[in-house]
Amino acid sequence: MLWRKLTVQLLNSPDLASKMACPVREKCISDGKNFKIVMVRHGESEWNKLNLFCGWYNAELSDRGREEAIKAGKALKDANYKFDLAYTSVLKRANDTLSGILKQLGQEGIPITKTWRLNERHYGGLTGLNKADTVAKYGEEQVQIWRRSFDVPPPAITPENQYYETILNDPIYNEGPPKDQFPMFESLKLTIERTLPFWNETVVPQLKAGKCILIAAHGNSLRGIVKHLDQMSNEEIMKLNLPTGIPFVYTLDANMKPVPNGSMQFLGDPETVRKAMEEVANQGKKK
Ligand SMILES: O=C(O)[C@@H](COP(=O)(O)O)OP(=O)(O)O
Repeated sequence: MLWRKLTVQLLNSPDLASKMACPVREKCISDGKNFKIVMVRHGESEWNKLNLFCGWYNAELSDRGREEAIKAGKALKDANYKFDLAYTSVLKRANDTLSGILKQLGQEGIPITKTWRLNERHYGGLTGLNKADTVAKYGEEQVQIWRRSFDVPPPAITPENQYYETILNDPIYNEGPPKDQFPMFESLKLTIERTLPFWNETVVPQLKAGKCILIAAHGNSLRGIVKHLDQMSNEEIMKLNLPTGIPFVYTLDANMKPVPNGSMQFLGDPETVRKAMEEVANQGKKK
């Protein structure tokens, strides 16, 4: 479908970017036929700033990340969004982005559900490594496969990794996943396998009940949801890099499929969105 192609071609085409990234100036309300949902990748984290593979490590937002959250909140306020509830991962960078946005909106009191199912994909043995150094060691092609392929996982994290114990014993994982199912690595496919049940069993019923929902999550957990919604192929999803801190809106029909032009409408100016996507793609290139 054309709109699906537009999504994956966006990076290389400022014209397409301007079509897709037009600001949405309407309230997030269900008209009984269509349903809107807003999603946002967290603002820049300290580890994004240092260009480190982060995954399930609980990195803080950087100053720029906090500013991105404020800007996202202002954009949603300008567009008159009033949320009923929000979902986020158990990771601080997504939680703090959500808080920053809701503060700007004056909507801090809405119910917030945190779940590990919206976490970033587990980057396994790459956790803590510098992305550009990893390119220098293994080559751009291999790093691109680890970062963007659908079903090739990174190597497993082992006790030798300095973040192994910190992640495994982090109290944020007390509520799940169970220790015997705790991931040691995740491909995008594996990430989707634990994110989609949450989408289908928790998010979709609330959407259908007419709730206005905000999800603050991560580059790859959101890529999984986008792949599902836009029915993107395993090849198409490889080209999608989500920018930090720029909210995007989906307008879905009764079957939870995007209506025409209802796919990934960014609340940001097209050139900023294009540059921010390019910046993420470039993290996997040589220094
Ligand atoms: O884990 C990480 O390093 C980044 C994504 O990295 P890439 O897949 O873009 O390399 O996750 P996020 O910052 O969204 O939590």
